[in-house]
Amino acid sequence: MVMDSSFEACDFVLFGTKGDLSRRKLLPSMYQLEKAGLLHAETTIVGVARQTLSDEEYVEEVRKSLEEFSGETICEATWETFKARLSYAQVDMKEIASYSSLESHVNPDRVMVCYLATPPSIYGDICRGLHGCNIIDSSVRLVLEKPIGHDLESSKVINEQVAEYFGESQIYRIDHYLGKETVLNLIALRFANSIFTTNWDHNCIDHVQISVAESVGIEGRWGYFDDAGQMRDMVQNHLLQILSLVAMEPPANLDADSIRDEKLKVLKALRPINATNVNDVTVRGQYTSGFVKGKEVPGYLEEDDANTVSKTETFVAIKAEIDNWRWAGVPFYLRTGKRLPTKVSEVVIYFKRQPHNLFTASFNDLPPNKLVIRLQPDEGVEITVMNKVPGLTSSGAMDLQKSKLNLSFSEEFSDDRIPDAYEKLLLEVMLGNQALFVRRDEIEQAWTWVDSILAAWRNTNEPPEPYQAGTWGPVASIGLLARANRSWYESKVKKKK
Ligand SMILES: NC(=O)C1=CN([C@@H]2O[C@H](COP(=O)(O)OP(=O)(O)OC[C@H]3O[C@@H](n4cnc5c(N)ncnc54)[C@H](OP(=O)(O)O)[C@@H]3O)[C@@H](O)[C@H]2O)C=CC1
Ligand SMILES: O=C1O[C@H](COP(=O)(O)O)[C@@H](O)[C@H](O)[C@H]1O
Repeated sequence: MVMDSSFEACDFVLFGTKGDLSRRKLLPSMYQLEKAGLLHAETTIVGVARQTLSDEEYVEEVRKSLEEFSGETICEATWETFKARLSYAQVDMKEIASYSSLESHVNPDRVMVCYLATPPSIYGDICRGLHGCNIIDSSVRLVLEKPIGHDLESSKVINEQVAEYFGESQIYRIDHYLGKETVLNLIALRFANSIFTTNWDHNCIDHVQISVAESVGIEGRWGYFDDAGQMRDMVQNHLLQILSLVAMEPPANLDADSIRDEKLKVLKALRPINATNVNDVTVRGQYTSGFVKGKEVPGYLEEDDANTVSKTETFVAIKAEIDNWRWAGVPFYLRTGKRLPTKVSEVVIYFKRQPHNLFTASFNDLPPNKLVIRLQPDEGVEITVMNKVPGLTSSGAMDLQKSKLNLSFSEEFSDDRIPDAYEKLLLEVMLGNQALFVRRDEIEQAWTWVDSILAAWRNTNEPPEPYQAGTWGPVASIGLLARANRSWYESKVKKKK
């Protein structure tokens, strides 16, 4: 494989290497990059945690993580190269003095990537520790996991702590949805195809739906989730990032700041939701017991470690409006929830109806075109069009039928494995490209919009509406669209063969 000149060797330092994210996602993703020949020959991987561990023991642990989470049989040749990169440094991340153990693992003449897969509450300590052992210079890159804060104020505190030691050009804030192939494809779809570029506004589009449905519950993470809720866990980051990519103006180029500037403008144009309109444009739900994929599951308040009075939402639906020239009068309906019937994420663009019906069918029988962008699973793009049914009729009338133009990634690109989002993001950090990472002002703007909704919900003091696990959320979510004679797109999940 020929490496680009920007493909430098680095010391990749993984803080929190024994944690869930590192074991389940980050180490397997680094291994996949190794397998694909996308790690520079001299790149090293330094695992950091507070336990005492020899390098050999660490290598054993990494092997176990790969066996458990890579989803495939380990390729021994790849493993031999990969394991030679690994070493372990013991650091108590709250103790400045203990950071000196890192010094022998990193080379000051090379790029150092510090990935903080730890609770955000210790990001400030880690930055101070790195500074204390004199390891920070302009070539150090810092990767921060979500959530950056719990609201605008706390996110500012974390961002300030980090900004004391790192410039914005060194900071890579992860939103793993930005590493998903199909989310990236939104940019290609919109700006590489003139049929979409010229029809992408209020003149042609009636409304947009963005659904991110999960069939899982809270997976033993009560402590974290009950404090966050679906709004902070999914809307503040993933859904607003998808919305920004769908709605943004064409960036001048694909540079990080050109894209991020345009996304920020969309976030700034979101119409505020507050006590005056929250009941009209939002729905909150919390799942009760039910059946998901034929299996009986407990309600949110019956999950392990649950308290029985929680008002935390596990489902959110919002009618969002973007107050700018392009999107005037075009609602963006957002919907996300846990314990829905299936895991599916999609963006559906509903185009406007034809102004006049030439055909025999009544006006309502001539449905508008729809563009369905399937983010996951069964990744692909589908357009519904009206088509003449071939053949002769005694009346001479033209019979129409709704048909689909369907691009399925698995059929079109059948030889290509779709990489995990983290593989893409880790590669981009090592390449030094910030385009797929979220800038501080974007995060803070997203919090501003979300905080106002959360405050309005708190004000009402009403509990979220119950919905049975295995259904598409509270009935009110259907009402949110029905009031405007619309309905949610019915996801059809293709069964795996
Ligand atoms: N897990 C996931 O799927 C996702 C996680 N995230 C984010 O990623 C980050 C990590 O999450 P996750 O892996 O689940 O969390 P875990 O609790 O599983 O792991 C965190 C790691 O940080 C270590 N740590 C905490 N405090 C210290 C300290 N003072 N000194 C040394 N090590 C310390 C812990 O060490 P020890 O084992 O010794 O306690 C642990 O290994 C969080 O910010 C989370 O919000 C984001 C999206 C998804
Ligand atoms: O960030 C998060 O995302 C996952 C969903 O991610 P996906 O890639 O599986 O769609 C969600 O389950 C989790 O609660 C949230 O923290």
